[in-house]
Formats: sequence, structure tokens, C-alpha cells
Amino acid sequence: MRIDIITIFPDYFAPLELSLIGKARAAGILDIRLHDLRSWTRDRHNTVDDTPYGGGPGMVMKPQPWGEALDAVAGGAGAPPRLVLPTPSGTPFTQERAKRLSDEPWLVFACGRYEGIDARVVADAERRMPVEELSIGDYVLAGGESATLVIVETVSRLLPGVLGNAESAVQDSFAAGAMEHLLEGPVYTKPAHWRDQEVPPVLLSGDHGAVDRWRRHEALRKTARNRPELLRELAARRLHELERSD
Ligand SMILES: O=C(OCc1ccccc1)c1cn[nH]c1
Repeated sequence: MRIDIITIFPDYFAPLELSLIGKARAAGILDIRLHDLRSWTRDRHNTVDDTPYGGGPGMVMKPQPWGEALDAVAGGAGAPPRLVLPTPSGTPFTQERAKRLSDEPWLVFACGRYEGIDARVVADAERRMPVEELSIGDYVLAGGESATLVIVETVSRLLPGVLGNAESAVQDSFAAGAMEHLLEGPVYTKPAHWRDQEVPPVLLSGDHGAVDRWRRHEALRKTARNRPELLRELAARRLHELERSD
């Protein structure tokens, strides 16, 4: 997968040199390229923002640098990339959407700042590539860089060869299967006895059926406590399946 990131803070993405993603880049699984938006400014001060039409607080990112940056980065011949634009006003980013993005051959991330990017940039981009405005949560960051790191990490770990079999992506909370859409319960490793706490004996019993039942019970307890709305959705899905099979 090729990933291009356009930002006024390229140094923000130094962490993508590290660990799993750094190794995947070295192995050629991931081709991540950083671009400084200011390379496409025309004035002496490399200005990327200006006051909002219609008044109001803050600044808006100017269309011209973005338009030319996207022409340069995403304008080549051949199939266009999918443009991902992290923003509080985007559609929710979920594990499901990460899986779909992990099937894309080429993603371009536009890191917005201030009050956002002039809306004509997205409208202009939509004429030649699919555009996805994504929110990683209901809060406001100073810019799209942190959100881009989150999305890139979530998507990259789903690519074949990025995770060693040690960090298997199979047991993710939101993965499909019997524990689908439930939160992960508690996990334990050696030593069996630590600071007067024991590991739950069932986990040492070797009875895999009992272990699976215990894990499902703990996952349900955790979900009921931290995300009760997920249980409602799960019940509705199960009810729908039962009615369909009647
Ligand atoms: O703050 C975010 O993105 C940065 C951003 C982009 C455009 C204008 C303001 C801020 C964000 C929050 N959840 N998901 C994304």
C-alpha cells in the first residue's frame, strides 16, 4: 500500500519510522511519503491560512496550496488514490472502515488545521478521486495529524505481513466471530502469582471449553459495564438472525 500524507508538520510523523510500521516500510509492504503543504505556497511567508468569509473566530486553510498539493501528489496518470480527510465533522472511523481502507492500493491523507480547509478543496478533489471525511471521535484536535497517525496505524496493522503472528489481529475486540462487537476481557501472563493476586484458575486448567466460556462471560461483563449500547445492538442482531431463521 502507498500512503501519502500532506501536512504543515511533517516531523509529526516521525513515529511512522518506528516499530511495526517502520519494519513494514523497510520490507516494502508500506510506501509512506510525507509532503509539506508549504511547498505549494507562493508567497514569501508560505501562508496556508486566512480569515473565514462570513466572519467568525479562527482561520481557514486556503484552497490554492491544497489544490496544487493534491494535483502534484494525487494527480498522476493511472487509478486515482482515495483521499482521507480527518475532521470532527467526518463519518465515524471504525474497525470495519479500517478493514475496507486496508484493501485500497493508495491512500492520501490531508491533515487539516485551524477551523478546517476551504470546502472547495474537497469539492474539487471529488471530481477526480473518492474522498472520505473521517472522524476518530467526538472531540476537537488542533489538527488532523494525530488522527492520521491513528488511522494509518489501525489500517497498516491489518495488512498481510505487518503484524508478526505474535500480535495476531484476529483477537481484536471488534473482530468478527463469536466475540464480535464485545470488548476484550482481562488478559494474564506469567507469573501465576503476583503481589498477592492469582491468575483465574480456569485459565490454568487446560480446559479450553471452560476457558472460552469464561472469556465470553468476562467480555460480556466488560461490555455491559463500559459499552452497554453495544449489547443492545448485539441483542438486536441476534434477534434479527433468529427471526430470519424462523
Ligand atoms: O480534530 C480532528 O481533526 C483535526 C481537524 C481537522 C479540521 C478542522 C479541525 C480539526 C478530529 C477529531 N476527531 N476526528 C478528527
